[in-house]
Amino acid sequence: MPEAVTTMDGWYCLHDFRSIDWTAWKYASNEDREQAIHEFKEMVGTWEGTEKAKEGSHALYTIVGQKADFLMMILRPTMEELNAIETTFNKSKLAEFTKPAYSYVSIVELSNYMGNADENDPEIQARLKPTLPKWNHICVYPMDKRRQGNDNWYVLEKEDRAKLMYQHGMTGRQYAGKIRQIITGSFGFDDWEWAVTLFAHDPLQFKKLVYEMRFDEVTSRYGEFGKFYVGNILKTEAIEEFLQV
Ligand code: VOV
Repeated sequence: MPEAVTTMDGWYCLHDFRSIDWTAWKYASNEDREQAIHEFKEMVGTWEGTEKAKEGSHALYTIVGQKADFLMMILRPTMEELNAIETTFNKSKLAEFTKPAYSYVSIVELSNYMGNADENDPEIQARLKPTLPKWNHICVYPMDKRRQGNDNWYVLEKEDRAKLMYQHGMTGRQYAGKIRQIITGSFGFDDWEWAVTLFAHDPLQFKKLVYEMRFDEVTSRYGEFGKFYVGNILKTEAIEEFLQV
């Protein structure tokens, strides 16, 4: 029987996508809008404090296209904290003007195909509990490894999977400095097996990387994908402008 690879798991992750009800927002009183913006900025301020203390991290992006208007990506040591954050948002004034668009629950994961990684290594710890880069663009999508007929990832021997993952890593390495990837595992947590979160300075690099990886066997034979979300960074100081009507 093929052997499962051991994983190292870090911070829990919530991708929380929301759409804004712009009509209701436009009809709201100035007072309500100001309160909503003030509360939201305060909430983001508390996240910034958590990030500074290295007790979590977050990313705030506006989403391009109709799938959502913005994304709050949150990393925290526990599932309870993720839940508390979404509930705080749900109770806030701004939430009265938003609708849930999509969410994804997962955990930062490194798979140990070489079998020699030391989880206590500070470098590994930094990857498991990362401060998310504040790069200009984000791309998020869920994925599975296929389990169909002759293309079943889960019947491959570990050493064969390791070879395919090595090839995958080599393709990815060509994008060093251009793309940062955070892989989060979601077996038992959500509808797909992983979420892929990519950060880039230039969004064209997402297209180039995702296209190039389609030719790696691990993707061409075994990759199955959900919906893609792409967006632009929403800096705290730009929140007001984004919500200006
Ligand atoms: C910058 C790009 C980049 C780089 C350098 C990179 C490297 C690596 C390495 C070295 C490893 C293995 C060890 C680990 O770290 O887990 C992985 C692991 C993984 N990857 Fe990856 N990946 C990238 C990028 C990258 C992308 C764009 C995708 C989506 C696939 C695509 O076709 O759209 C992806 C997927 C994954 C997944 C789902 C896993 C876990 C697989 C498992 O079975 O456990 N990944 N990945």
